[in-house]
Amino acid sequence: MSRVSGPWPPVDVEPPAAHPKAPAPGTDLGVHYDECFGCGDDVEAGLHLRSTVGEGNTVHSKFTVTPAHQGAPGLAHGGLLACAFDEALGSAVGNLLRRPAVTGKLETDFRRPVPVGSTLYIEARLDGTAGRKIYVSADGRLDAADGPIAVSARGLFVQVGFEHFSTHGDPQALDKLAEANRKNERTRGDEWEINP
Ligand SMILES: CCCCC/C=C\C/C=C\C/C=C\C/C=C\CCCC(=O)SCCNC(=O)CCNC(=O)[C@H](O)C(C)(C)COP(=O)(O)OP(=O)(O)OC[C@H]1O[C@@H](n2cnc3c(N)ncnc32)[C@H](O)[C@@H]1OP(=O)(O)O
Repeated sequence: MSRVSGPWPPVDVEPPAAHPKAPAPGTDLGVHYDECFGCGDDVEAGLHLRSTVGEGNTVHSKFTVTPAHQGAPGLAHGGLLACAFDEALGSAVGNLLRRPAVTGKLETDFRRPVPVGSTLYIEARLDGTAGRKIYVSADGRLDAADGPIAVSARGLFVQVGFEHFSTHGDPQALDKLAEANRKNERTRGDEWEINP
């Protein structure tokens, strides 16, 4: 079976246009939700991904593999690596485009084993948009920003209305998140993020 699964993006796209209020390159993006498995501080065994805006429609994320993330002894579980890429790609979509969106499709290419104790340096980039469809891709390098690529991913995010989260999720938790965002210096005024 070929490693390459067709052209990317798979459809004609518009070039990505960052939102005028997108955070500038160098901005530390912090945690988007304390209970998020990908980045939240309240999830002890979570991935604790940390992300910063890069140049040219990219987000740079770091994720250190701990014993809580093992599949085989001493090695990261592939599903958790996929989770790290979901988070990194979602962060690029949410922060650079500022459009509420969910993952529709996520493809991962595991090229090298990722040992416990190693850090993945993930660069996620916006590849283009087609209506509600947002195409993104990422590479994760081992232990340095210029290390060997261990995992690559590409994904389709689909823009949704805020009712997606209030209808299918936990409206009380959304209210709490809105309150926390109002108190956060960086996200204050970003009512779009969670308030329908
Ligand atoms: C998640 C937080 C975002 C909240 C925003 C707030 C703040 C943002 C700020 C920062 C965010 C920072 C970090 C974010 C971190 C992590 C992100 C994690 C994201 C996730 O982990 S999120 C959970 C997993 N995710 C789901 O839980 C989705 C379940 N699912 C659905 O809810 C529906 O399935 C939906 C909505 C996807 C589509 O449903 P729908 O009815 O609205 O639209 P429809 O089906 O018509 O699709 C429209 C067009 O997309 C094409 N399309 C759809 N799916 C496709 C596929 N798989 N392959 C190829 N094409 C596909 C169709 O073919 C059509 O294309 P066309 O228009 O050309 O016909």
